[in-house]
Amino acid sequence: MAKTIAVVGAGLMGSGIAQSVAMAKKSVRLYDISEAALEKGIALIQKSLSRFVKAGKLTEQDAQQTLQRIRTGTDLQEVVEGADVVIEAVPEDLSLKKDVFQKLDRYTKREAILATNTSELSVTAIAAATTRPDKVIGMHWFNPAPVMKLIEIVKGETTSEETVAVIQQLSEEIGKETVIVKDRQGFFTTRAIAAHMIECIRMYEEGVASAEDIDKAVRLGLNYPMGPLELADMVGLDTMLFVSENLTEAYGDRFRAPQILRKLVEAGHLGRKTGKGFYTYNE
Ligand SMILES: CCCCCCC[C@H](O)CC(=O)SCCNC(=O)CCNC(=O)[C@H](O)C(C)(C)COP(=O)([O-])OP(=O)([O-])OC[C@H]1O[C@@H](n2cnc3c(N)ncnc32)[C@H](O)[C@@H]1OP(=O)([O-])[O-]
Ligand SMILES: NC(=O)c1ccc[n+]([C@@H]2O[C@H](COP(=O)([O-])OP(=O)(O)OC[C@H]3O[C@@H](n4cnc5c(N)ncnc54)[C@H](O)[C@@H]3O)[C@@H](O)[C@H]2O)c1
Repeated sequence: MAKTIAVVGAGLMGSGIAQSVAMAKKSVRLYDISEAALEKGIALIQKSLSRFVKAGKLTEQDAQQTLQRIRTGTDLQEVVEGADVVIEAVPEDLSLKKDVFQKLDRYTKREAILATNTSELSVTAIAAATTRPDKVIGMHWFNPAPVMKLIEIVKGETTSEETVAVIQQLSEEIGKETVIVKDRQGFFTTRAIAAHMIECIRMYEEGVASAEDIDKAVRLGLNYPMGPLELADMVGLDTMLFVSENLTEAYGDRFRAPQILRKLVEAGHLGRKTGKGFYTYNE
């Protein structure tokens, strides 16, 4: 059984993953490259925990204990060395992920499992950067991680059945459902949602309807919980662009990023996390 979990990257997803694991009463070590990034991550966790408390799903004491189970640090080796499972959630860039996995391979015990939260990159290529490709796996979470019910488990070409079983059990202990998919660019869920979101952004760019009406149409007419533009702002437009570029390389033009997405990213408007994307936020 995986007891101690390390999470590498304390951004939108890493913070939510650390919180979800700590809510399941496991010890969590959380790494990021700076104290400032860690502080941001902890602030996101506090905000989310207080939503659970407000909704009566968690007591104030549970929330405090959850926070206490998360230890942060900026020394990667120190953070990951005792971990049974490491979950990586750094930006969606294959060379960065390979570099991080090479370090994780050096710093963790031999039996530790190394999981990536990549949205669509090759788990097999990330595994090949290590000396334990059988212990590398995709553990794809959904945003917001503490609320969404699914984990998409991605079995790389070299991932062992034992590794799949450990991650399946860990996901269950955290209270998530799982699906197991092949390691193909975009897996199942990212390829499916990207097709929808990119086409909706394209229609926004063509002026087919306003942002508000596109989101309203999808929420009320198609019964999705969120419209595609508000969801893109929640996911992060930088992540959207990385994903779109990688899917385009794999599958061609149907995933090509609309100009408006590229321009917003170039302007530093990355969605909710910067206060502006398709919409403006004052949070
Ligand atoms: C081109 C490339 C595209 C792909 C990009 C990459 C994709 C990526 O890899 C995968 C993804 O994530 S894909 C994206 C996948 N994600 C999606 O598709 C998300 C789609 N959206 C949704 O599912 C819903 O809108 C939400 C669940 C976000 C909010 O629910 P809502 O009904 O609209 O709003 P509500 O009434 O406010 O909240 C409801 C309840 O949830 C609670 N709560 C919320 N946030 C919380 C938090 N952070 N903490 C704690 N709690 C939180 C809240 O307290 C409330 O509890 P109550 O007890 O019922 O009062
Ligand atoms: N945003 C989403 O909705 C979503 C959902 C599922 C999966 N993902 C995937 O999760 C991963 C992270 O996405 P995010 O949205 O949390 O991004 P983010 O930009 O919010 O967070 C990334 C974090 O990684 C840190 N970081 C940068 N370089 C690092 C390094 N070398 N070592 C450790 N940390 C480093 C940054 O400081 C930042 O805190 C990506 O692979 C993304 O595709 C994102």
